[in-house]
Amino acid sequence: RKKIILDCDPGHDDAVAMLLAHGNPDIELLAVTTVVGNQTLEKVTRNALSVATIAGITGVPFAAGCDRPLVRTIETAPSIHGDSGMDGPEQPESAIELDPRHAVDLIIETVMAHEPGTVTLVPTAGLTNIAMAARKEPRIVERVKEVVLMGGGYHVGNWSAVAEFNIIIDPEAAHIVFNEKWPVVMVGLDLTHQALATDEVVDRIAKIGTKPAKFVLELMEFFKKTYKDAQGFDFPPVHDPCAVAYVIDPTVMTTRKVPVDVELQGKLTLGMTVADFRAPAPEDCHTSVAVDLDHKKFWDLVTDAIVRIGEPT
Ligand SMILES: Nc1ccc([C@@H]2N[C@H](CO)[C@@H](O)[C@H]2O)cc1
Ligand SMILES: [Ca+2]
Repeated sequence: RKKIILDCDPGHDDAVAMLLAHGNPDIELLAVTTVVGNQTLEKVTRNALSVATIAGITGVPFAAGCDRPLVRTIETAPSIHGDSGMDGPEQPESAIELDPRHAVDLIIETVMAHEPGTVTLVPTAGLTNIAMAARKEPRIVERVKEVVLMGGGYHVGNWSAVAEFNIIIDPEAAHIVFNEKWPVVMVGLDLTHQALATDEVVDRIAKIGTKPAKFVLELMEFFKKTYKDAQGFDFPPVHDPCAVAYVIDPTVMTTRKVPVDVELQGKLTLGMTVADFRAPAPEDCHTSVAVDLDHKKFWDLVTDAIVRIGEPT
């Protein structure tokens, strides 16, 4: 099984990423950590525990992390995720206790406790926790198998003309993560805008008929409305589970090895993930970007995971 740490900011699509990681038999979810992003740390952490309750995730440590970016001020996304950060479904009270450790310490301790090259970091939010972990314990950089992150875009932006939300809310953290020497797979908007929750997909989820499936339907209903109002999409792109899907089965998408770096100076380009496709990637290039999604294979993974979760409560 593939061991992962999911660092997230639930978030409608983060919630689906959690369900996919929990429901898929090839994934061992070692820890879930939260970070400020779609909403405040307190809200996204509450949301993560709600999802754990609905999905019946037990025996997995959940820890809260940084409540603001490294340098800049907090910017949340209520226009897409609502005031709670996961508007739409009723939110169950959660009985799950948070791990007392800071997320950065849980990430470090988890990576250092497992064999080198066996733990994959899957950030689906701003990269503040990941950057802090690499600075606090530099040994995790060579020990982590790879960082498979939802964020960025080599030709697409959504929070500015050229920058994606997870990167631009903490560009300094992103710069750190992309410049450490661990392998980074950037599952950016170029890819995730293909992961549309179409009517056909929603119908498939509806047919599952369980409470977790109903929860996902209510998430998608809200996400569809805000994505239409805020970005003019007919169907919402479910970004975050794409990163988990890649860890499960890398053939679910194509990737290209290419140097990527994060813009920190630009007035118009702050937070842009700049991919240099001009020449063949150098041998020691440690970054790659996701290009084409196998839509059917992806949604098969997601619906299969929801089916496997069954009716935990
Ligand atoms: N408009 C918008 C803003 C933020 C997000 C969140 N950030 C990433 C996509 O930009 C995902 O992780 C998602 O949770 C999605 C849409
Ligand atoms: Ca997210």
